[in-house]
Amino acid sequence: MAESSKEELVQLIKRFGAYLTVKISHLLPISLQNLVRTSIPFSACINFETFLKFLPDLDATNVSELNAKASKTQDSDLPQNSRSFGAIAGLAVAIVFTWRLLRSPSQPQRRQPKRQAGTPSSSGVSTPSNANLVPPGVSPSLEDSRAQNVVDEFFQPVKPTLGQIVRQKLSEGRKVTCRLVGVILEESSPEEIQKQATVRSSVLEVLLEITKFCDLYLMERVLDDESERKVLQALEDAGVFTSGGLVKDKVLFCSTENGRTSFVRQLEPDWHIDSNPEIVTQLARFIKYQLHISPTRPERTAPNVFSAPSLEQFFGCSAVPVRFQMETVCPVDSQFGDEISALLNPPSPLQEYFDDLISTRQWRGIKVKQNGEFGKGVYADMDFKEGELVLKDQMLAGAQHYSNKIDCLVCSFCFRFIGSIELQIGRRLYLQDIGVSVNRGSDMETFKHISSDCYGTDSCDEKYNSCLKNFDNLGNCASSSSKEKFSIPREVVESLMNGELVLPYSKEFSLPSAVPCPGGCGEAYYCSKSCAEADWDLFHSLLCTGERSESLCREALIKFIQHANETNDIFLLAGKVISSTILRYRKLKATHLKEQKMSARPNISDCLDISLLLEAWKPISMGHKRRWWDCVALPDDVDCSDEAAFRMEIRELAFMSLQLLKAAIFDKECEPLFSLEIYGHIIGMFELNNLDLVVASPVEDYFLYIDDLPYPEKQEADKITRPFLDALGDDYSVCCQGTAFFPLQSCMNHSCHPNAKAFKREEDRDGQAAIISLKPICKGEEVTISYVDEDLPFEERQALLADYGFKCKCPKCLTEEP
Ligand SMILES: C[S@@+](CC[C@H](N)C(=O)[O-])C[C@H]1O[C@@H](n2cnc3c(N)ncnc32)[C@H](O)[C@@H]1O
Repeated sequence: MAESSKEELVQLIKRFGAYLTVKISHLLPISLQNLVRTSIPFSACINFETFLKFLPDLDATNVSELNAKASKTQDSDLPQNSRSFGAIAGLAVAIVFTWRLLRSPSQPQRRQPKRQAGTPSSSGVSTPSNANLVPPGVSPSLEDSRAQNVVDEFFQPVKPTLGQIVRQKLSEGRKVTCRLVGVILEESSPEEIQKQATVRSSVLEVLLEITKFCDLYLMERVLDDESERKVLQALEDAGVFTSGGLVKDKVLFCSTENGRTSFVRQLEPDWHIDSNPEIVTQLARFIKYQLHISPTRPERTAPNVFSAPSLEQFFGCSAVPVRFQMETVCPVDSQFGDEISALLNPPSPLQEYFDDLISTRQWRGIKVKQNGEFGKGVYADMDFKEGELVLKDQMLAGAQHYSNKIDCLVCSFCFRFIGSIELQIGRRLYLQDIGVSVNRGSDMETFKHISSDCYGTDSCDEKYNSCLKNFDNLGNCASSSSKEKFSIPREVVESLMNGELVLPYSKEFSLPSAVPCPGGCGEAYYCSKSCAEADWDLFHSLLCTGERSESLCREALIKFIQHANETNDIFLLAGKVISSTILRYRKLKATHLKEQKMSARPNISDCLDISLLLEAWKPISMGHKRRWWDCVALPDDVDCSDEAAFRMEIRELAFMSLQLLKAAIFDKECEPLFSLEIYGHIIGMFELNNLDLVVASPVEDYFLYIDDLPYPEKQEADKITRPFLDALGDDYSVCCQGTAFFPLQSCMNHSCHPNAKAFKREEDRDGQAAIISLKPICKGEEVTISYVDEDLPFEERQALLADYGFKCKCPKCLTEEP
């Protein structure tokens, strides 16, 4: 690719960053206010209120009282791994680049909440130094250029013709119906047509392209026969009939607007194009896609309704920037059309799959059944009392948000907190220290003094007592203001991380030791060997950037991860789904080959075996899906006239991510998985089904525990812990946040008056989804949850639910509908 187009591409990615659509959790306003994901919110019993109450008390603490004899600390019994400075240093180094990417001054907000007004719509995404991302033992420059070559190979953009663009934009739809007034004709009402009819010259090119491969019907309400004649004459004069694509019989006339609706419903097109908002709204439930032509930006009424100021602008012929006419065409899509449709068609019978899933998980109490109206639904298979656990669902694929990785260290497979309280606090402070320029004043000197004492002694008790002595001296500065951020000297932070400094009572909150990734990437850590192995087998072996990675090209993989981190980390989850499908396919194939050998049948070849691929893909095929760029809601800061460009941009963004993934983990036998159609549907599936992944932080419990201690233990412990609490700041214990697809929970339909909700109880300390009944549920009743905050006013709820592609008609909505 020429240098200038590369630069253009980079600029393009930078702009994409600003467009990423997100949903914000309404239910965890404190901890999740920066959570920007496309998922149904999760409630959690995280006691923020208690802590908020407790903060002012801390401010008021008279530090001079903190002179009582310190209680004896718990002897350190930290697990070996968290004590290993080497491992911790490696972990810290691995995460340093994360911090840099996130917190460097040039780093803009990567995503914006979907419905947050006034957020900046565009800012440049800085491209970080690749050196930070190159695995150990690899020369950064050489590896980087090799990776660039691999990536460049996939970026030979083909300039598509207008026909290709039109076809792609119409999502390969074959039947199109279109109104004439306000779309094809200059005239804007049937009354005007009585006087004259003129075809808009700018629309002709697109119109003729549509007629080339679509069955096009034009229609209009006319007031008399003369109008009909004028319209046909105008179309003839414009050459619409001479191209051979359109015949006069396909221009339909009616005398009422309802007549047009009937035409459309009878013809059942893939697309209907109209300029009347009422008709568009009426048809939204019946027609797959509609394009509403409106000079002003209309409210989006449904996700299957697009809008543009003109037909030609929708296809990027005039208003859409020239670069979108250079849209890349994904060759896999055209090569594997049949395989892709097979993958996107949910296999039947659905029920058998879900019955098996429920029984293998030894769960009882629910059933997944086809719900006539809304697809699948979850039904109670026993009576539930109020507040009972209805379902505990293990995710099919989930990921911690990239931005959350600096706040907490969790198992990359089950998302439990790992290491120790000290490691969680120390790591956070360490990263904070690297990323934030702290005003190091005299406090720093005092801390230095403390740390040298702490380091200078051998016994833990001695260290602890020595620290206490010095923390006594710190009393005044530690309590001066809760708002002020305190810096803790690096040595103290390191001693927290390497287990040399043990905080009082932390033993009460012991966490599993951090097991590093067996592939040597230094990025993934686990709570146990079994989690490490399970992750390796199911996802990570192909996505690991370490030396033992089984990916095709580690450099391309690093680029894929980097691109996702800079744009939208949902791509990492899509990568996980593709990786797990490939790994499942390989296992199925190996079993198949083994069986063949035993039965002495001829060997199956190395080429794609679609039945095995369908089997491997089955868990994903069950999820309700639509294409990401079609179903994602238009962010508020994107003007309606830019909708077509916006949708094309995110499609391009996904295409770029897919090419990077393809360069990294391509498998010829699973080639259809690398089609943009599949990639778009995977991300669309996340958009429509995912649940917030939330795991409460033990650091919060720890500080609450200290606060609840009786006198004088509380004051003594406070002396040690307070500086850390102050240094951590207001968001001292951020929970693990991410997004995940859950196979059973994702079958639950929405109600604004639900009988269940996703709710993390005190004991739910991993990434599994927990669904609790909100009222008694009888056997046979449908289990519903609310996808949005059900206390919002009717209009706001409906607007949010439009993102999920439906208008809610629950009893509450029917009562509240104006
Ligand atoms: C998380 S899925 C729920 C399971 C889904 N019915 C299925 O077949 O997989 C969300 C999708 O279900 C449909 N849906 C859920 N609740 C609905 C409701 N109250 N009214 C209409 N459609 C609903 C919508 O298509 C929505 O995008």
